[in-house]
Amino acid sequence: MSAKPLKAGILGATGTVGQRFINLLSTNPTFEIAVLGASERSAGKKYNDATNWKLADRMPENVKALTVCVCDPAHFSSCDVVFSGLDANIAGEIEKSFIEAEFPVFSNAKNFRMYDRVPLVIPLVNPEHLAVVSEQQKEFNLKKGFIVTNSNCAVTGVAVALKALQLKFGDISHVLATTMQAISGAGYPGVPSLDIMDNVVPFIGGEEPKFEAELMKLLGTVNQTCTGFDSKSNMKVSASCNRVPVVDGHLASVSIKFASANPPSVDQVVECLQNYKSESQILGCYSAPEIAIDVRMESDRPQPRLDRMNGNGMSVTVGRVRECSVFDIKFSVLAHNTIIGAAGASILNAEVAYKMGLVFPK
Ligand SMILES: NC(=O)C1=CN([C@@H]2O[C@H](COP(=O)(O)OP(=O)(O)OC[C@H]3O[C@@H](n4cnc5c(N)ncnc54)[C@H](OP(=O)(O)O)[C@@H]3O)[C@@H](O)[C@H]2O)C=CC1
Ligand SMILES: N[C@@H](CC(=O)OP(=O)(O)O)C(=O)O
Repeated sequence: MSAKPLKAGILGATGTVGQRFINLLSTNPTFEIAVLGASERSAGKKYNDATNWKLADRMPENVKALTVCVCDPAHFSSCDVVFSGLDANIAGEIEKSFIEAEFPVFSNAKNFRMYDRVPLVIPLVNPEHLAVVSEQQKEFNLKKGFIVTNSNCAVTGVAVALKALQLKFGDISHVLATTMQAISGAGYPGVPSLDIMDNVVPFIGGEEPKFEAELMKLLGTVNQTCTGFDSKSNMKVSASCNRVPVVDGHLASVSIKFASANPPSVDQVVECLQNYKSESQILGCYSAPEIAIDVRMESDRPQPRLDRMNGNGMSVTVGRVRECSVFDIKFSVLAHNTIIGAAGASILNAEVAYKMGLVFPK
């Protein structure tokens, strides 16, 4: 690692994910916050005045006086890397302009996730997919620029648990997942209080198809020519996504069937999840949690309020592992939607990319 941190720009710095980026990057030794971008509504204001800061930790002193700029690459020329927490309605065009201007972009937005040459990476699941970055650069004639996306936040915890099981016990043929998703997943101000208080909303627009398609890509492999990905398209996935009155932390109730005729026992599944280590942990990246999957044996865990900050929000928590009378195994899994489900995943992806030599100082 170089002595000097890489200069980081943040697109969508004022939003829910943007605030997490600021919070996490302010103590990260690999990156130094250099430029903050948001909409024209915020541009020209000091970050402190432009932002409705919603995190329990205080706004870091060193960003308060930074002037927010519009998301034009010209303002980010000092940056070695750009993180995006942009609203998906405008992320596509803006992120494209940054890639074309030769910035490495690590994005949370959905726009490019399913593109052939774009790695969709959860750092606790498939950092090896970053190998396709060079093919992306070749195709678009880029030297330093590229885009890596992280996944939909509801699928994150499920993908981590299933990757561990797939590595050890082979393919999973069927997945049924019912999510209970936090309000912060919808950004700020998000779901009106009169809709979500004393209530559960059994619909999140566009969420279920994203969950299903992204899980297949995440659990897939880089193809033989290293030009794209072989998705697990034979895996049958059905997601039911619900909004619940929780501030942070997406919980999912998951039932799975293995392709093998000899599926593992509950004890074997627990042991496998407990021992799982991802490449980002083995590489010793700063933001990688010590434990990828914390398996709780109590009958009533995981719970969002108690377990979402596990591993500083970078670990996922699994509990209630038991036999399923329809498929093989069922369990609950929790992941912090704005940390390992969003900003934390992007940052750890960038740390892995840095170790791989894909990101470097100017
Ligand atoms: N919240 C979550 O748990 C997760 C979110 N995501 C994805 O991350 C992205 C950000 O989500 P979230 O932080 O929740 O959203 P927010 O609505 O809280 O924040 C959106 C950000 O985009 C900026 N923005 C809006 N319009 C423009 C524009 N025209 N030009 C430049 N910037 C603009 C806003 O700036 P301004 O303040 O100036 O309006 C703000 O900084 C989305 O794509 C979302 O789908 C992914 C995983 C999880
Ligand atoms: N839709 C998710 C958060 C999100 O923004 O997901 P995506 O980036 O896949 O649109 C939620 O509401 O909890």
